[in-house]
Amino acid sequence: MRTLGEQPAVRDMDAVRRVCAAAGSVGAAGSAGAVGLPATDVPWSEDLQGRTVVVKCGGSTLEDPALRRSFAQDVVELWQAGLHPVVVHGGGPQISSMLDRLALEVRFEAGMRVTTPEAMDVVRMVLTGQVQRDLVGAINAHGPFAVGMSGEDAHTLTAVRRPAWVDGRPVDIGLVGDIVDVAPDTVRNLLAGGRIPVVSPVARGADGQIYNVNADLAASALAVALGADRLVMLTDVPGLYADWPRSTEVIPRLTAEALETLLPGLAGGMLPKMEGCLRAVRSGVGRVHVLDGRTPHAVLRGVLTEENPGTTVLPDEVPGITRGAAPAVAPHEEEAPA
Ligand SMILES: Nc1ncnc2c1ncn2[C@@H]1O[C@H](COP(=O)(O)OP(=O)(O)O)[C@@H](O)[C@H]1O
Ligand SMILES: CC(=O)N[C@@H](CCC(=O)OP(=O)(O)O)C(=O)O
Repeated sequence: MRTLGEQPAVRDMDAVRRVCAAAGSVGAAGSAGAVGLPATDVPWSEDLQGRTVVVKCGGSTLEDPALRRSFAQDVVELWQAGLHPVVVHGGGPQISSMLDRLALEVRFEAGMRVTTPEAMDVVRMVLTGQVQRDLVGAINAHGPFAVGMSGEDAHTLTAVRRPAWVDGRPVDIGLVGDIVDVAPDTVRNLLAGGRIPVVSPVARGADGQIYNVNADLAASALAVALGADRLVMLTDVPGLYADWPRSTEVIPRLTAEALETLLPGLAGGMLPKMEGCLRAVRSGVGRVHVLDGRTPHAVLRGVLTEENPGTTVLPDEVPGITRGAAPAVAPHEEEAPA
């Protein structure tokens, strides 16, 4: 068993086997995720040893206590298998419900919350004081692993005010920021100390303001700055629908160039999410998995099996993938969007 203070790259074969079994037990069809497969036969388990994986979990997943527990367990399993998980959490539904209770307006433009100064107080309170605390508690039910922090801490995330782009025009959405600088040392130090950082998507501005940052974009910027191997985006749908809301076909795999073509046609929360995916693979992250957070143990299946559920976004230059190719695997039918 890996213990706190050990070098994170230390390989723990028992932990790797447990991860294989857990991934297999939730229905992994890929060869690597099969139950009982000796870890020595699992090439990816070695490839990912010591690698950084940024996992973004949306507020919709974290609202459900059972899914929150399953997510927390997956993150600890990744850690025990020798990976370096970094968690960035959302909290959109939780913020909206608190705004409702306070009779403050809930409004989004192009997937971004219109954030007045009063709403910003609520965003900060709910993200760092409620959602982050609950998640840290769920992870620490397994041991003293998680340390919560805000993007404001130690200048980790610095943002500038950004508008939303609606029909090609900028629309002022208040105290919403786009990240322009990441200082990853605090996160790196926590990883080096054997901890699991849990980061809230709140950023400071060089102008002295505090900004509300979309959690997908925060995760993407952090993944790039950390030189992460993988970025995982957990959401409340099975993946990127090819023609939402008309169709329920999920695109299993696409390149950055193909995604860039699709991006202007996307709407709602999927727009910043896929913008974050594109930025990540264009800036050195090896691949991004967009996964259904409603599926128990989605993270283990996505990262540690070759099953590739959901949508995988790859850089343009990947051996075996044609540059700008249409989805490399035929889309598959999923249940209708809610
Ligand atoms: N092309 C698309 N494919 C899938 N979902 C889409 C698409 N376009 C818009 N959406 C919407 O985006 C939502 C996911 O984004 P969001 O609500 O921000 O999730 P999360 O809180 O998990 O980050 C889906 O529930 C769906 O309603
Ligand atoms: C600017 C902006 O929209 N910020 C988001 C931050 C939380 C978030 O992104 O949460 P999910 O991942 O659960 O959607 C918000 O206020 O809802």
